[in-house]
Amino acid sequence: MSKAYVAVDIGASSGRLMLGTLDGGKLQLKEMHRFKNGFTKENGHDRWNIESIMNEIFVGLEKIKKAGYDDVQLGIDTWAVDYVLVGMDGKKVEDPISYRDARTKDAMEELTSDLPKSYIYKKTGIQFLNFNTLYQLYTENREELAKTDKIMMIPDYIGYVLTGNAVTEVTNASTTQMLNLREGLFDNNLLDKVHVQQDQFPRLVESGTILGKIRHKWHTIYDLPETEVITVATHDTASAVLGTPGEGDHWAFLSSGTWSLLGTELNVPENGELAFQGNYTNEWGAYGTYRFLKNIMGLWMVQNLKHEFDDKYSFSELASMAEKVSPFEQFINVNDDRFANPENMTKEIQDYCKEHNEKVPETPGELTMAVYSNLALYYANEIQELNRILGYELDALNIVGGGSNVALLNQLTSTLSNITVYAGPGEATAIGNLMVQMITKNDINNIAEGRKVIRDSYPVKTFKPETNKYGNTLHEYQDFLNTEGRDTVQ
Ligand SMILES: Nc1ncnc2c1ncn2[C@@H]1O[C@H](COP(=O)(O)OP(=O)(O)OP(=O)(O)O)[C@@H](O)[C@H]1O
Ligand SMILES: C[C@H](O)[C@H](O)[C@@H](O)C(=O)CO
Ligand SMILES: [Mg+2]
Repeated sequence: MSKAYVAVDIGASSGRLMLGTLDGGKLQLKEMHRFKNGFTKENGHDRWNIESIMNEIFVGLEKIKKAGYDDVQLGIDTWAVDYVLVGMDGKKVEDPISYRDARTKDAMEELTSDLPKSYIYKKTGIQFLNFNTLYQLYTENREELAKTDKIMMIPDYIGYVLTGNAVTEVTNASTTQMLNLREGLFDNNLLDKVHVQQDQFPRLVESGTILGKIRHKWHTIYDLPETEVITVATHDTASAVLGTPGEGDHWAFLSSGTWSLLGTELNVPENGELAFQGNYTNEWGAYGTYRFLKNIMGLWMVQNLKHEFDDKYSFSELASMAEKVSPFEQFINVNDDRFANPENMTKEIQDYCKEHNEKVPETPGELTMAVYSNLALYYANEIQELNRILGYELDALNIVGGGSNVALLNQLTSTLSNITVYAGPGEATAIGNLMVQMITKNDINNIAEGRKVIRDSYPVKTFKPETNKYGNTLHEYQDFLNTEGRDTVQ
């Protein structure tokens, strides 16, 4: 069998093991296993079931072995900011708490009451999200934390369980808002603030580091292929950016999934005053790049609506229903914290509209279109913000991830932003994960060559702005956002 690579890509809503092989300069991708992900209430907090995730990974690897692949490379990427506390016995202390848990509700304001946001931003260049690792650690019990041997980010913990080796990979480490941009290390003042020692994080490594082979003990329990784990760009968005074809000279990306991560790839960080006021982030990318982006609420809102409709409709059916509804029937600030983890998203959206004297969406199509059209407006507003902060015009938007399947959203975004949208690949995250593995094993020379492979393997769908459509809607929305209080740093 040709050399096979496996991307373990675990998002907040679903995980998958994707098999990748190179064949004549083209990437062949095969989904070998997919599973649902999500958090549940356990011991008073919203937690991820990390043991269930580990089991799904082993099940996926057994399927790969059964398919005839007995010697593979493997890379792991997951959502950001969350971590596992590992005790002196080398075992997890508890199931990891989700970033959507209510425990950090006031933590950021408390921590920054005597450590100014401007100081933290200058040091880290990271956006202020109240669930960043810095604020999560701030809420931890100090005595418990003092008894913790290691704090491992989720993908690093998975690699540790598989191989016994622990590292902290920098793309995900940067999302903690504790990594010092200039020093390239965890910032001592920020560590002190949350009573964590430098050595409580495993050593920092760049993506492309060989982590090691899966431990023998797992081969005695599961029928696994011989597997070497490579530490890829372990923050899923970092992998998504690497899996972006990069159409356009000054291209932007929109990693569209549970979150909408809108930004551009820079070679030097941009943590000046405009970026700070705009609450933009400099998450570290692979190969010395920076992901200058903003978190936008994303299709999390549609995921909740789908569940609240008892999963009667698929995502594509909801998109088709939305097609039958006029856009922009109501303005919603999709980045309002109230949508971060509401009891019921349908009610939250309807209450918001009642409170703001906006038309109340009722049907699944109306609710889905309300989310899509306000996401598109928010994207368009932020693309203008990006142009202003960067001082040049972005000329193309590469939309990747599950959301790139939504033609309606792609078209609304193109027209409102007056920018050409290149949609796909939907599995850009897994593809970016595979790219780092293939570069590390010298099957691909560098990411520029990797993006050519992606363009040759996954033709994108192009959406051009429709002229003279929706008139002044974006300006009216921006006025609305101004009255609402934009997502800026106070
Ligand atoms: N065919 C489709 N039609 C409409 N929407 C779709 C379709 N496929 C995916 N989606 C949207 O994409 C979202 C999932 O995107 P994606 O698979 O990138 O997320 P994920 O990787 O599971 O999670 P994360 O964003 O945390 O990585 C779904 O919530 C849904 O809204
Ligand atoms: C919590 C983070 O902002 C989130 O994980 C985001 O970075 C992301 O990667 C979504 O897939
Ligand atoms: Mg994903």
